[in-house]
Amino acid sequence: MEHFQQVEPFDYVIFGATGDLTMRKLLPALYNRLRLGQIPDDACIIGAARTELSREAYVARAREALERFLPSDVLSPGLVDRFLARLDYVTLDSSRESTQWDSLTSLLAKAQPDRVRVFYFATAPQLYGSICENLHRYGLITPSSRVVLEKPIGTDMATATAINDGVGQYFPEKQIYRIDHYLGKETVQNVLALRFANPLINAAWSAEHIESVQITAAETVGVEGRAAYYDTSGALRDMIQNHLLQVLCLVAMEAPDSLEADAVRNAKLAVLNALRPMTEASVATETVRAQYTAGVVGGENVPGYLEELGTPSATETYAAVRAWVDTPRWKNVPFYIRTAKRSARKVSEIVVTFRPAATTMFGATPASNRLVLRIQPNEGVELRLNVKNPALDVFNLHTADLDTSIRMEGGMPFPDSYERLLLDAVRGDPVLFIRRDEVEAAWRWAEPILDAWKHNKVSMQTYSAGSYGPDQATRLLAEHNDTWHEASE
Ligand SMILES: NC(=O)C1=CN([C@@H]2O[C@H](COP(=O)(O)OP(=O)(O)OC[C@H]3O[C@@H](n4cnc5c(N)ncnc54)[C@H](OP(=O)(O)O)[C@@H]3O)[C@@H](O)[C@H]2O)C=CC1
Ligand SMILES: O=C1O[C@H](COP(=O)(O)O)[C@@H](O)[C@H](O)[C@H]1O
Repeated sequence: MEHFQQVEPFDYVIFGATGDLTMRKLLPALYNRLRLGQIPDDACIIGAARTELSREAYVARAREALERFLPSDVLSPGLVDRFLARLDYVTLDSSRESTQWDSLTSLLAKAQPDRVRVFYFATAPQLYGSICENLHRYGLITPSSRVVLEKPIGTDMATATAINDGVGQYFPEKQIYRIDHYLGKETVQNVLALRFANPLINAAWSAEHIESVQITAAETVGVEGRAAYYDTSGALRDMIQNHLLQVLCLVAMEAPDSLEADAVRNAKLAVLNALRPMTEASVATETVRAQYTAGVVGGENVPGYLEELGTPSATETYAAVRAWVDTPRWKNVPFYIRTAKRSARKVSEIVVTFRPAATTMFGATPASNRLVLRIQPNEGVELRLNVKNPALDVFNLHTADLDTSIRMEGGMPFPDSYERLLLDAVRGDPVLFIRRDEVEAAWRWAEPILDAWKHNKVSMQTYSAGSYGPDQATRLLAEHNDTWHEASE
């Protein structure tokens, strides 16, 4: 497949190599790219974590992870062995100075000094600074090194600044890749194609024609095994401050001059900087937070968040915000953003509602055109149009949907977003990664919401697991005579 070109040989060092993310996402993603011919045979993947393991024991864990997290039709024994042959493991407390670093140093010393080296931090973000300090101390940072930082980059502006400063002391910004896996999703990138390669859509992409925008990321799962992390985070920090604001940026930004990383990031930053600042008063009218109670999801009874946790908690599992982008293009257009755990359906989508036709010729006002960009599942684009109702002699309108699936060649499922991003770091292409100023601008906007919530300026609502969310979220749109688009509509 010519679009999956092989990357140059590399060493990928994954800190946090025994963790959930590495096993569930990173190793399967790298395997898939080897399977597609993108990973050269002399590439090395080195796992690092504190757990004492021999190389063989780590390889056995990795094999188990591939078998568990990949569909059997992509696993062939020959390819799995070829992938596992690329793996190595070092036992290392990466936050401390010790002779344990010698093993990593000697594995890396086997390669040419100018070979691409990627350090992937799949550990708690509090460790990022000390890992960098040690990489520097042991002379492991080369000019062709990159560091990939997992989210969350902090829990507020102060902690984000501390993390960015800690890493920035040892790596220049151009070597830092802050990952946001939503940007690795094909259909999120498609926002750019749809907007800027289709004059028909581009011409209508402003307040003159658009009434509102909705961005939803809803999940049927609860907090799974991640309650310890999630309860310190909540829906706003976990999904909105990063993934959904990034999606909003792509929807709202002005056309970048090119697809070069800084052109795209500057255009996104301009949107983040144009978000109307939240105040204590506006948080009260523009946001909703809620926790799920027991309910039924996919036919199964599931407990409520507090029961799952076993302790009281003021952490939201649902958040909805009405945001405003104060630029001429988006004057008075509400952007509704929402995310939920234990929702009725798993769906991520962007819904653009256009202003209705200003005509009286059909009697009633025609329905608004609506463009739905389905990010997942069932990736595609749907456009609601008004057409004549053929069943009637009189000229009545009804709506019809143009619905296009976006598929890979041969109907293959889309690659997991980590696949593309992991190799973009090897290629040295940061366009789908977040720049420091974007992270900070996103925190600047999100922090007043978190503060007001912390001080109970907005009461915590509840919603039953398996529902679409709390009534207050419905009211947020009803104030503007709007309704949430539910995927089944
Ligand atoms: N899991 C997920 O789906 C997602 C995770 N993330 C982020 O990725 C990061 C990792 O998450 P996750 O895998 O779930 O977490 P886990 O707790 O499952 O894994 C943490 C990993 O870090 C290692 N570790 C901890 N301390 C040290 C240390 N001092 N030196 C070296 N290794 C260490 C642990 O191994 P050991 O104990 O052997 O040292 C383990 O391999 C977090 O920042 C998380 O927020 C982001 C998006 C999704
Ligand atoms: O980053 C995160 O994303 C997932 C949802 O990702 P998706 O690709 O399945 O939409 C979410 O479950 C998790 O809580 C969050 O940390």
